[in-house]
Amino acid sequence: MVKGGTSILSENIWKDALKYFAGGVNSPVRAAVKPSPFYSLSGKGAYIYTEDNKRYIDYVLGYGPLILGHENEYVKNKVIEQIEKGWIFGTPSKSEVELAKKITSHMNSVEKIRFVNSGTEATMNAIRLARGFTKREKILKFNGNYHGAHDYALIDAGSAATEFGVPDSEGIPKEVLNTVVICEYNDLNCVEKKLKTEEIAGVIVEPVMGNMGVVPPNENFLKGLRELTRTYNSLLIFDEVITGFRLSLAGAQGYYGVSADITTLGKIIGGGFPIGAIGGKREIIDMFTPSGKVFNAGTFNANPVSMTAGLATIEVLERENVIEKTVSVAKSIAEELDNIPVPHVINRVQNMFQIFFGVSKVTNATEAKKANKDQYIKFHINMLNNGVFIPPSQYESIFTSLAHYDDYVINETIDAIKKSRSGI
Ligand SMILES: Cc1ncc(COP(=O)(O)O)c(C=O)c1O
Ligand SMILES: NCC(=O)CCC(=O)O
Repeated sequence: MVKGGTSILSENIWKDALKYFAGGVNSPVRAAVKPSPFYSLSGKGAYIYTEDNKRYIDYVLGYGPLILGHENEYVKNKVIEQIEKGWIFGTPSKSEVELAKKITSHMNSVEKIRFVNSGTEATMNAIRLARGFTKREKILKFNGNYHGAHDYALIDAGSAATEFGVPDSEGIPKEVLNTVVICEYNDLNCVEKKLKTEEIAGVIVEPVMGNMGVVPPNENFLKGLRELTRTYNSLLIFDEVITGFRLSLAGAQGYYGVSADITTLGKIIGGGFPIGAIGGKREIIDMFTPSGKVFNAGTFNANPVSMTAGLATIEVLERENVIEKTVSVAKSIAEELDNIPVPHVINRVQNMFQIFFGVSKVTNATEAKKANKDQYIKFHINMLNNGVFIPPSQYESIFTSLAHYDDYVINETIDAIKKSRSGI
């Protein structure tokens, strides 16, 4: 097994992939790995192993779900047990009730849930629900917030939408664009003005921005959103697809002490299998079909494998002080990054963080875009060459997992950072 370096076999697969997939991939951020993506073969703990027999310490972690690291034994065994019994029934299964009980026990504002298959579906349905509930049409979102890949979210979106220079996607009807109102993150004045002058069904927000790098909310931002949405009878939607069960067991809401009307979840609650969820107050979630008239359905909704993996993951989070451990790793790594002798700023909230070169503060998407992306990419490549996989894009977050809570992994990472800082 070799640490980092070039990847001949992956390069051959990549040549084939370019023939079959737009840009060679099935989700754009994967094409951002330079000079070309490596092809993963397996994962164990903090490590990814590639088709080329290379090993990387993984700080991408499937873009968030793997808070326990790769192939956690407990989760794996529960999933195998489930698979031996079957994996889709087209009927309810007990696992969905167990996962719902678990999530609602941790998140006060979530009394009822609808399970779907991705964060994208979660926010799409949350928006539909807010419109159905308030009988209003407009949605307020923030510049650089990413809520997945559907029409109502791809306006001034972060993540790959910014990385590839298309924060407004082509193919979205004007009528849809006109229903989305944009403010800069952390700008409560803008939110108040829009809520006052437009009939807004809901304000959707990443409570910590994780899709423009990491951008924390200012001290009063989330509380301010809570108050303003109440005043103007609009719903507050927290998109906790990244932050749910990451910042705390009660998500960003627990961490900041602000509760939402609707919460979207994904990533961690599926333990690495496809999932999304819309949660909220009973009277809001009850508007979904069949008890209400806001339509949602799905062949794979609440599929037992994702339910089982999610439940097992949350059990480990509860039992093993996982969040505390991931935060302690994140602190050590962020401190070492801070020693890089090139002007930069590091934004970190708990176990998610990112470095921005060439700027002294990043409090919103406009400031994030001023960071020196070229320096970030050089750093990313240097890190890969030294055996560490951090996000290939400035506009993603570095994550830590339970498996990184290991002196050997931490020291190896620190060593890689030291070797990677020249030439950026
Ligand atoms: C905050 C947020 N919301 C929604 C999504 C979309 O989730 P998915 O990729 O599962 O559709 C993401 C994905 O990264 C996200 O970070
Ligand atoms: N922050 C954006 C994502 O996590 C998306 C991952 C993907 O589309 O592969």
